[in-house]
Amino acid sequence: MSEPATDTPVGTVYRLDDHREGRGALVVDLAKTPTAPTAAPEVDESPAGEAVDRPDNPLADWLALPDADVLPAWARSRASVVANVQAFGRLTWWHTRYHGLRTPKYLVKTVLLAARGFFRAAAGLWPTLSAQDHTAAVKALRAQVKAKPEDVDLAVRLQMAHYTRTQSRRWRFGAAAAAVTAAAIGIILAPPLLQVGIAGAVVTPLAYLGRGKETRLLDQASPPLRVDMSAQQLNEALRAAGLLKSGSGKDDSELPKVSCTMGPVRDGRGWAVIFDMPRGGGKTASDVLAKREVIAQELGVDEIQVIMSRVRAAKGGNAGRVSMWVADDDPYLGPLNPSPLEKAEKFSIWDAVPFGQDARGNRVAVPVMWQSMFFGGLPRRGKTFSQRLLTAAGLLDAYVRHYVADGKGGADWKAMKAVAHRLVMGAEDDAIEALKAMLQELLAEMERRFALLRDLPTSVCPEGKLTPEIMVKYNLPVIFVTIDELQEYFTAMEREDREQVINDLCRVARRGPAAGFVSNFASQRPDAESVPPKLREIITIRYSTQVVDRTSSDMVLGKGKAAQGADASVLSEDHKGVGVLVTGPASFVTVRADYLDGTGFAALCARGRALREAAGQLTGDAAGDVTAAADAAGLTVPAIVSDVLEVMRHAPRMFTTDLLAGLANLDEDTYGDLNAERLAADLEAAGVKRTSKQVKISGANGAGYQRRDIEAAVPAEILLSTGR
Ligand SMILES: Nc1ncnc2c1ncn2[C@@H]1O[C@H](COP(=O)(O)OP(=O)(O)OP(=O)(O)O)[C@@H](O)[C@H]1O
Repeated sequence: MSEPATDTPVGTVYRLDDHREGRGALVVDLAKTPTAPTAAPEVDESPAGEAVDRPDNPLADWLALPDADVLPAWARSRASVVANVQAFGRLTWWHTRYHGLRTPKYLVKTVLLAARGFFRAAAGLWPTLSAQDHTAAVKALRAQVKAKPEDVDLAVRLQMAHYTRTQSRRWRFGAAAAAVTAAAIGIILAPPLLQVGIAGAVVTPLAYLGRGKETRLLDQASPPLRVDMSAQQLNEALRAAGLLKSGSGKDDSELPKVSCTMGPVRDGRGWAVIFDMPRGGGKTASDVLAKREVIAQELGVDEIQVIMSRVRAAKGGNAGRVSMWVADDDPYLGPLNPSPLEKAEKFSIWDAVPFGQDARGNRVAVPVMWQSMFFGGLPRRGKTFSQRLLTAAGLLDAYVRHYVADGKGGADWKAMKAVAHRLVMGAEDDAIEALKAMLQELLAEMERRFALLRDLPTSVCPEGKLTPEIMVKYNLPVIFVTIDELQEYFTAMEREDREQVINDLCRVARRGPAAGFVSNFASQRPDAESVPPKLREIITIRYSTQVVDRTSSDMVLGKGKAAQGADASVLSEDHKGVGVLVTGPASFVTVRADYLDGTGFAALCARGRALREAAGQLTGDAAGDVTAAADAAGLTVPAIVSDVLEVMRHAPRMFTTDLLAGLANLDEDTYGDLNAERLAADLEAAGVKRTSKQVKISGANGAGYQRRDIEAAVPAEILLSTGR
């Protein structure tokens, strides 16, 4: 079921009807693979007279096999049978407790009804007991005697009739009294169990007799949704949401209802149902998806628990068919999912990258080749962690060349220095220059590649695109461009620079894929400045962690997405690493991303460096980075030296004040209170010899450091290995 207004990601087997098949991985299939050519229609060689479906066969309709599952939805897999039997058990137990608690109330109610029944029975029997059949005769004779008092015969007949009535009454009352007394004695003398039986046998028909038109002996039990879900609840919720017509005063049976083609049945940790909106109501499946919040409220759950999607024609659906799964509780909380990449030795970037899992535990993998990605959301919700998963996959493929820029220049991407061909940290002036230079380098490489691909024969390059073979043969590794905290660059730049950078990013994202460029961008603030719509619209995969409202969600995921149900504002602060993944115009799914922390990521970077060294693919900044080389060689460079080099990555000289600010940004805990004197002392203790204490930058003189002085403190063998 595709998530929320969710439309199932293109090509995804969204497992709303997982009970049919075993659960499997869900690959967000962005590159629509051409469908296999359809086989030529088979010629029916069987004798024409035997074909049951021949049009002239009068029994054709009758003999036609219905195209429906033989087994009911709940019985189609072992897991489903178990889940549904358990659900039935839970429901029975719930009813037992519910009605058990109310038994005293039911008993009192029964006795009261029985009392009313007794009076009704007595009133009904009264004409018989009081021998009213004889009263009429007595009355008639009395009238005649009154008219003819002298008629002795009449007087005698009246006397006789009166006598007969009195006798009759005596007999009838006597018999009734005897029956009641006998029953009472019987009850008193009978063993206790029989007493209960007799009392039941007496009270039950009396209570039945005493019931009124609206009388209900048992309370109406409505179990919570996690115990039971019925089609009636669904209809009521849809009616309340204005998706089904309601008619005041009309009987329930006269109102239009959805027709459930499956369920509700128990499926995993929730209820699954597939239903069709009734024709004539003018409401579509998309209308249902857009009302997720109201439906959830009517069902008494949080909208995060309601996972809906359309069922498209390819899966036997239509414009009114909705697949819905209502989870028992928040499906995106619980233990972390460790990333499978953490244990992987290698990975081919041409394969879909394991990314996370959806509400029902289906694995979600994202193919990144030919794609561009954008991550957005509020701070501290797991945006960078999720974005890093895709870059991390590229670490394990030696034929991926990483270009990385982190506008905050913090610890998140620091480990990439071991691998990245270019690594830009921070958004200070020198870093902005480095970013601009990186983009120029990327654009030049892109044009070089296009020229090269154009010249290749069609037999080698049939689609004008990079292939795994061309990649190796012509040494054209996939280029992975990761930029985090884009907003830092945009806010730090002048308008003209910003326009230029946005245009360059657009070119990389739009034209780059064919040349083997994968863009992976992230920004924090969901406003037009931080997420330029022009760039966002080019991006093919968007992921948003929690944002404050639907407008912000649309800023990241695309205009109108929230109305379709792809709304990251329904997520809460607890949803770390959970986001809405939009993979196409009508495809999205809410995913809980796998967890890969900084240590795990650093280990992958180290593995990536070793892989590249072995494949001769360690290039650019990573090849010349002394601290990364020292790490790889198992040598320790004093932390202060390595961190100062990190901060001075883009600058041959730096004023002490800027250096202190950069160090604090890199590691607030360690360097937050550092001052110029202590910095100088620490560096001196680490072996740094300053050739001068003053530096000149852009014509201004001031206290500062030269990078080459710091590098000189690194062990000689490392400097040698990096070619210095
Ligand atoms: N997939 C995940 N599963 C569980 N927890 C996660 C996941 N991803 C991130 N987290 C938690 O969320 C915290 C914040 O993550 P992250 O640094 O990626 O946030 P962010 O949105 O990038 O924040 P900022 O914009 O401030 O950099 C992490 O420290 C981690 O504890």
